[in-house]
Amino acid sequence: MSHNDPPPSRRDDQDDRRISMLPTLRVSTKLGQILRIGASDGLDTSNPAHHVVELGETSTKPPRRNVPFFLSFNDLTYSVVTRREMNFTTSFSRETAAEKKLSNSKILLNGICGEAKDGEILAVLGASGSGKSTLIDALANRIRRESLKGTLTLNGEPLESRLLKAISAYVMQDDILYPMLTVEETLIFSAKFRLPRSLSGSKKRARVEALIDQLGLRNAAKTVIGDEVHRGISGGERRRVSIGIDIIHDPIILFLDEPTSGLDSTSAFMVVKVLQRIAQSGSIVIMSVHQPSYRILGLVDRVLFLSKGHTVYNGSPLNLPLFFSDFGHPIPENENRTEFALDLIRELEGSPRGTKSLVEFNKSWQTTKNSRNRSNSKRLSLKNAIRASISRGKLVSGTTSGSVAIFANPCWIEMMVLAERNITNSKRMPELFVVRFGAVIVTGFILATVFWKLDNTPRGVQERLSVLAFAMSTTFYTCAESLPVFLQERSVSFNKLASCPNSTRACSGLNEKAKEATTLERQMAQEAMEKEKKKQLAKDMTIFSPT
Ligand SMILES: Nc1ncnc2c1ncn2[C@@H]1O[C@H](COP(=O)(O)OP(=O)(O)OP(=O)(O)O)[C@@H](O)[C@H]1O
Repeated sequence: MSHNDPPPSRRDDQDDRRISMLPTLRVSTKLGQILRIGASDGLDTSNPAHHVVELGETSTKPPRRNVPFFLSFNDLTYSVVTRREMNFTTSFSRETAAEKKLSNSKILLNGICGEAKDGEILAVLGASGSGKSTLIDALANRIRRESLKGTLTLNGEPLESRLLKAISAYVMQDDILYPMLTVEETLIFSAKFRLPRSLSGSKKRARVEALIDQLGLRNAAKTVIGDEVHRGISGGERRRVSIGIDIIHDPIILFLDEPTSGLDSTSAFMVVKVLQRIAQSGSIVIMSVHQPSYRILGLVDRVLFLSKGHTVYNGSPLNLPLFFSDFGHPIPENENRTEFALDLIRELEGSPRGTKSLVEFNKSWQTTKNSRNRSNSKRLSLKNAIRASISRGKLVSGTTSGSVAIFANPCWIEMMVLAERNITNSKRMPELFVVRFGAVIVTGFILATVFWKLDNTPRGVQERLSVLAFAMSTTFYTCAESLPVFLQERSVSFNKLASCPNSTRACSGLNEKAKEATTLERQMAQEAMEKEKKKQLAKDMTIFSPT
């Protein structure tokens, strides 16, 4: 802690005490032991990094190891073409297509550089609209690569999108959870769905138990998730369950978009504490965060401040006082560093020159600092680093022979797991089940009366076709509601399999499909939104149309 940090408040003390009161977490079964992957490669598995670190104050930090992963991104630039309003002048202007495209494009990320190591948390900070989510999406390969310029390397080697998908996980801001399932059941269903069936049930269970400990959810393991009507786990625990679902396969890189949003300071702190633990188990954690408290800042190893798509600071949070004092705006004593930085950035954004001076200063400051700190440490090649990581229990997979299936599980197993999850949830909400069942019976009854006693004339045949079309469309729209969940699960399940450092043909097929699934998911969401808009418009027209 630097002299610029305010002393911890009484509330912070209480928070710390609460955290120290959490049950002592036992060291979980090592996944390397469970899976025994990599042992055959002759890799050293004697000191696996995958273990649980206690949350309490008494916990000791795990010993620092060699750093096998080093993610670096350089000069990331991303722009989108925005639609211009059509009017008389724009329609008849003599601009060429290229000029029009240029004038319509909006730069969301402008030459962003940064790095992240395993065992560390990189936090992307900035005001609303500064480009945090866009950067996380760009790093996580969630935006089209063609429109993204710059380089993304892992251990100095270009990170192909298919490999990135295989070794990473992305935790979205919103929690989509089944309210009537317990925390343990939620994670078990996730394990059944996302881990290959070659892993036995007991190994999947062991993974879930390890995860519950790692997430600090032991006390809430048997509690239902809950919703507005049913009391369940707290908001912070919910967020940790969401994280758990996405890291069931223990990814090497974890991306999170605002994991602390909407949480009180204690819950937010505990979520980040869990992320620190995940990082210490050998992952790179990259998250966006609005305005972290100084205690959260203490858990973060690197920060990247953005302003309107530009980098205004990139480095250790400990260097913030030096950076701002070199810039001519020293951080006053007892002031929160991030708050000061964000306020100054906001102030500069409002000035006529904007943040240009700060952006330029950061570039020169980084150059001087990097030339001073440049280390010549030797890194493992990407292939060996991934192998070593798997041997320590990362990327949970049943793959031992190096061959990769397209999905973790065949479609019918996925359907069965999803159906079982749905039935378990519905059984605990009988009222919802009865209402849905009643709706189906009523629809069926109406259909039956409309198409009652059809004869064998051409008209009867036509009406039979109508019944079929009507029934099909009703079934489709009823099921379409569940499609986003299914697609989300399925697209993530693509990522779980490819613990293959070798770029095999199977691997490439797998990841192409994963890409398609993400695109499809987006398209579906867009289509659903458009449909909703059209419906609303039609409704409005009905209301306002003269009768
Ligand atoms: N497809 C798009 N077309 C046009 N503008 C976009 C598009 N996507 C994002 N933007 C704009 O880019 C800017 C950055 O958006 P982004 O969501 O990354 O910000 P953010 O820092 O994550 O904000 P918040 O903290 O509010 O989530 C915003 O001004 C947003 O309106």
